[in-house]
Parts: sequence; C-alpha cells; structure tokens
Amino acid sequence: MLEVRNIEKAYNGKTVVSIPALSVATHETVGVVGNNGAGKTTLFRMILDLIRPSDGEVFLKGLNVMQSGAWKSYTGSHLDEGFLIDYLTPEEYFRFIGDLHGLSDGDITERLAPFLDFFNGEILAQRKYIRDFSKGNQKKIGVAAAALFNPELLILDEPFANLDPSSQIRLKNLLKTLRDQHGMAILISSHDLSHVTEVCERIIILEKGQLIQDMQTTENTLQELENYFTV
Ligand SMILES: Nc1ncnc2c1ncn2[C@@H]1O[C@H](COP(=O)(O)OP(=O)(O)OP(=O)(O)O)[C@@H](O)[C@H]1O
Repeated sequence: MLEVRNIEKAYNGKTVVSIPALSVATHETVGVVGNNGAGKTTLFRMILDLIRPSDGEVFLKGLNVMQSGAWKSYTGSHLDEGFLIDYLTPEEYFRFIGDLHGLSDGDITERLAPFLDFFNGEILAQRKYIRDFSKGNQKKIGVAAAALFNPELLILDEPFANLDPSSQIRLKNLLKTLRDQHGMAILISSHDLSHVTEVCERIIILEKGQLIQDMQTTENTLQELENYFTV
C-alpha cells in the first residue's frame, strides 16, 4: 500500500526526517510514536505530498505521490484543522467531501451514523461554521470526513489530541471498527501509547527523525513503550 524509500527532509541544513525504508501493507494498522519534534507530522506531510522531501520518494500502490494523484481517491487524511474549510458548516463540508467521492446524501447519512455517539450531539444541526467549533469538535469533523468515503488508507495525525476521555474511547472503538469491518489500512501518530497500541497491530518509534524501532504489537508493547519513554 505505502512504501517510503530513502526519504529525507532538512530545514536550514538540519535533517528532521531520515528514513531509509518503511512499508505499510494493505489492511495494516500502524502507529507512529515519538516525542515532540521527532518528525511524525513531517513524515505524514511528505506521504501526502504536502511538502516535498529533500531526498527520496513515497509510493502509494506503487505510484510516486509526487507524480500521480491516483492515491487521493483511496486515501483519507486529517492532519490538522487546516484540512477543513472554515466557512462551511459540518454538513456542507461532509457534502463537499462526499461529492468528491461520488457519495449521495443517503450514503453520507449512512456513513456518519457510526460517528453520532462520537459527535455527542455537538456537530450536526448546529447552524455553525466549522471555524466556530472548538478544537476538539473540529478534530471530530476532520476525522469523520477523512473516513467518510471508506478509504483504503486512513492517515491521522494525533487523532486523540484535544478530545475529552469519552470521545477518545469512542474514537478508539471507531478506528477498531474501520480496521476490522472495512479492512482499512490505518497510519496514525499519537502521544497516547495506550490508545495507539490498542488500535494498531504495529508500532514505529521515531526519534529525531530516525526510525528507531518497528515492532508488532503484543501484550507487552505498551509496557515496552512506557519503559522506552521513561527518562
Ligand atoms: N517548516 C519548518 N521549518 C523549519 N523546521 C521545521 C518545519 N516544520 C517542521 N520543522 C522541524 O522539524 C522537526 C520535526 O517536526 P514535526 O512537527 O514533524 O515533529 P512531530 O513529531 O510531529 O512533533 P509533535 O509531536 O510535537 O507534533 C522539528 O524540529 C520541527 O521544528
């Protein structure tokens, strides 16, 4: 599904990401963890062709993301609120995303149904523009929009951040459903070691832009990560 080859990103002569190789298989769920500034967002931005690598390439289904836009039809993503369209209501935004992917109004309603608990009655029918929602609720809108068209690959940057505990648990269960029922490949970064190990079958640790560890999740992984990050 995803292949990163010899990717490097440098700012002002300082390398912030340097990953010789990274692959994510179809249906695979991968969590990326690492301290502040480790390079998680920069990696995701290069995968989504939002910034150009200083060196190396990213391939989605064998096509270079810089040369082909084919990946956009099967990749859903939400990195930050910059992905949203501020002057739309959530309904208008979901309609916009739905139109891009050929979804009818009925499809959209159906696809949003599993998200209603997560929305907690605060997203739909609010007669409010996205810009007027709280950060947490903007995140909910972005995550739902990214998953709306059942993409084969879902990329989320810190999806649990800014969410209250109930919403975090609901999101964790939603992601598990997307993984188990739709076989979605998921790539998420998170500072929440517990949530990310529950959702992802594989965990990658980034440190100062380097891929330090790449492990299959087992019952011991959470403890191993906690040990790793205990300084
Ligand atoms: N546009 C930029 N110009 C200069 N440096 C940048 C730029 N974008 C990112 N960086 C630097 O690259 C490094 C990696 O940042 P990045 O945001 O990818 O880390 P992160 O792992 O997502 O961190 P966090 O957990 O804090 O969100 C940091 O040192 C950051 O300051």
